[in-house]
Amino acid sequence: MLRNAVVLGTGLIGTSIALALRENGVEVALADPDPASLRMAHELGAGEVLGSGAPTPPADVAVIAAPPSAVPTALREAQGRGLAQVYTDAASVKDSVAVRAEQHGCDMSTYVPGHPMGGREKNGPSAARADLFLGRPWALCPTGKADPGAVTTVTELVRACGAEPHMLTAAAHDRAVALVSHAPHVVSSAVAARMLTGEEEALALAGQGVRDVTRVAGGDPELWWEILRNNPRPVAAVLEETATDLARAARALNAADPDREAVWGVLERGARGHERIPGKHGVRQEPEYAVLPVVIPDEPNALGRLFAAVGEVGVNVEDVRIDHSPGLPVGVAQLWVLGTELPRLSEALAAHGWSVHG
Ligand SMILES: NC(=O)C1=CN([C@@H]2O[C@H](COP(=O)(O)OP(=O)(O)OC[C@H]3O[C@@H](n4cnc5c(N)ncnc54)[C@H](O)[C@@H]3O)[C@@H](O)[C@H]2O)C=CC1
Ligand SMILES: O=C(O)C(=O)Cc1ccc(O)cc1
Repeated sequence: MLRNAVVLGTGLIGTSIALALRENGVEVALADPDPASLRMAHELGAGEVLGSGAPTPPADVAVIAAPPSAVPTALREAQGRGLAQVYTDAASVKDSVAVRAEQHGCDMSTYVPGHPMGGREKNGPSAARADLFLGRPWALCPTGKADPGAVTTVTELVRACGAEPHMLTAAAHDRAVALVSHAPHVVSSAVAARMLTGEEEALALAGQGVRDVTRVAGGDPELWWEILRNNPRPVAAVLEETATDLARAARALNAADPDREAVWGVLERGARGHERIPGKHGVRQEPEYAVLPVVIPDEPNALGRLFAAVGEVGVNVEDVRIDHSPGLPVGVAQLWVLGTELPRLSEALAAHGWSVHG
């Protein structure tokens, strides 16, 4: 059983790991070169600031959740300070990070490269969630030099975050994520980039489909450039094959008599490819959230009154979005709550006079 951990890098991933570990009773110490990120992670309950208490013996495990290029130096420094007995990282690319770690003189016997396959298109600790990795795969790519005990400890860390460990080599990992994460990100960005050319009235018709296809394009371009430049060939191979499909479909549609087979082939293979993606048949154990829209009058402290009413009911609001058209006397607050809690909250708010729509 893990007793304590150090998390270096308190952005989206580091803070989410820390929150998940804390929920499992693991003591967590946090560090980040950005004081604002560190303070927010601490205030969110992700752990104590590293070095703020009495000196402690090495933790069971340290997780480096920094951008890929920062991992080798951060690992060498952490090992030099003896922060933990075992080390892992969360970088989205594995081969180049592990190779550079070895070149930097890191101790490869205590280091098990890792990559949680849960994330969001927002970065920083404010987007962190304790359940980000629930039921998700988490790649572990131990090099031949890793101690078996280190692999066991990092496997425990993955399970403590509610994720499923998948063992594979760093090279196999990089090819796999080129297909299921890195190339899809670029394709999503390319589709989203088209929106820059659309008129306002075209964008006003956007439905859920285009939102689904472009969601990940909202990710941090700086981080994604780092990811892509560290996995260039495997990503390029997938992008070239995708581009061939797109070019074939465009050519066929441009023909005087559009070629059904050429277009249909992409659609039909797409439908079969979609079926092969695991998790869409209920494998994911992520809690089911439901959205409760509540109409809020445009007047001082309307939101304050709404949240006070929600607080009295005792339902935890997981997320909130406020849609408000300037000039309209009302707006809509969308409250994300556990699906099982929705009827109770809806009834109680309606009884308090709120206009609920769920
Ligand atoms: N964003 C996502 O959805 C996912 C990201 N990852 C990987 O996780 C890592 C972290 O990404 P995010 O949390 O999304 O980024 P983020 O931008 O939210 O957080 C990164 C944090 O690392 C800190 N940092 C920079 N240099 C550092 C150093 N030398 N030592 C310690 N901390 C340092 C930054 O100040 C920042 O707070 C990256 O390697 C990324 O590839 C993995 C899975 C999903
Ligand atoms: O937003 C999502 O759904 C993701 O899948 C995010 C993600 C981004 C980067 C990774 O290395 C892994 C996962």
